[in-house]
Amino acid sequence: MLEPLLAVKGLRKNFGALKVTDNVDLNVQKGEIHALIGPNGAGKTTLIHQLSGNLRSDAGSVVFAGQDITRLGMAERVHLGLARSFQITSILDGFSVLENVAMAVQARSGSSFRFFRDASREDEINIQANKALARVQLADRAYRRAGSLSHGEKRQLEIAIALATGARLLLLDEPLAGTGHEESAVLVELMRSLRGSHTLVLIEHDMDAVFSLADHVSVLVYGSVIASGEPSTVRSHPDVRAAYLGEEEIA
Ligand SMILES: Nc1ncnc2c1ncn2[C@@H]1O[C@H](COP(=O)(O)OP(=O)(O)OP(=O)(O)O)[C@@H](O)[C@H]1O
Repeated sequence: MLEPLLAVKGLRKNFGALKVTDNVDLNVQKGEIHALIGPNGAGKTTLIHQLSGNLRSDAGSVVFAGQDITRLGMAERVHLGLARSFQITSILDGFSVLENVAMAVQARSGSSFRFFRDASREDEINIQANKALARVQLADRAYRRAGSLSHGEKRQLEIAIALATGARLLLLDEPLAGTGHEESAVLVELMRSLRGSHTLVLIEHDMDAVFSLADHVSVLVYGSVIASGEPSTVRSHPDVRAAYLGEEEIA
């Protein structure tokens, strides 16, 4: 068995007396699409926050690419290549699509926001930003105002921004939420195109998308992983079926 890119052991988060995640073990292999599913309130978003460094864990460890990152904050994790795709609210509507991505490239290169003083630096930043945009099929929107993009395109832009930070592993919290049928198909194709070159961990409620996309599915119920494995095995697991009774269709 290969060393996992992300190895989570015994992770826990309490909110007061409530154990929101409890003793979570998770292994994510390099290049895979790993879906986290579970009923509402199971602790999925909390777990993603613990992985991104947005929330400090009360117990357990997180190892990324062989390095213990449990005590590192979000910026340090991003620097190592573990990034959460930020919600649409972090897109700056008044800036162009290209500028939004260029800012992520610039942040990665470690400089402050002294905008484009050096022309060759500006070229290099824009080359990298355009590459990320091409990767998410938004190259033709580069000079549009980000605020004018459709909802689905904004989701593509979020992914471009995460890629521009140099992320090897992307954490995606419900990337398909609020998208229409066509937008969702574009995003599913985009995620599929990242498989192999990048590693994706996603929370998703759209079970058709999960089972058509994921290489590995982990099921969280009341903060604990009750099943983890290949989609077909997980889908037929009796505990998973029981957990989903009265919830989303998992048939
Ligand atoms: N900051 C907080 N303080 C107190 N309780 C919280 C906090 N954040 C989340 N919770 C509680 O933790 C539980 C798990 O929430 P979380 O959002 O992680 O679940 P989820 O699986 O992502 O749910 P959903 O699928 O509905 O988005 C819920 O009961 C929620 O009310």
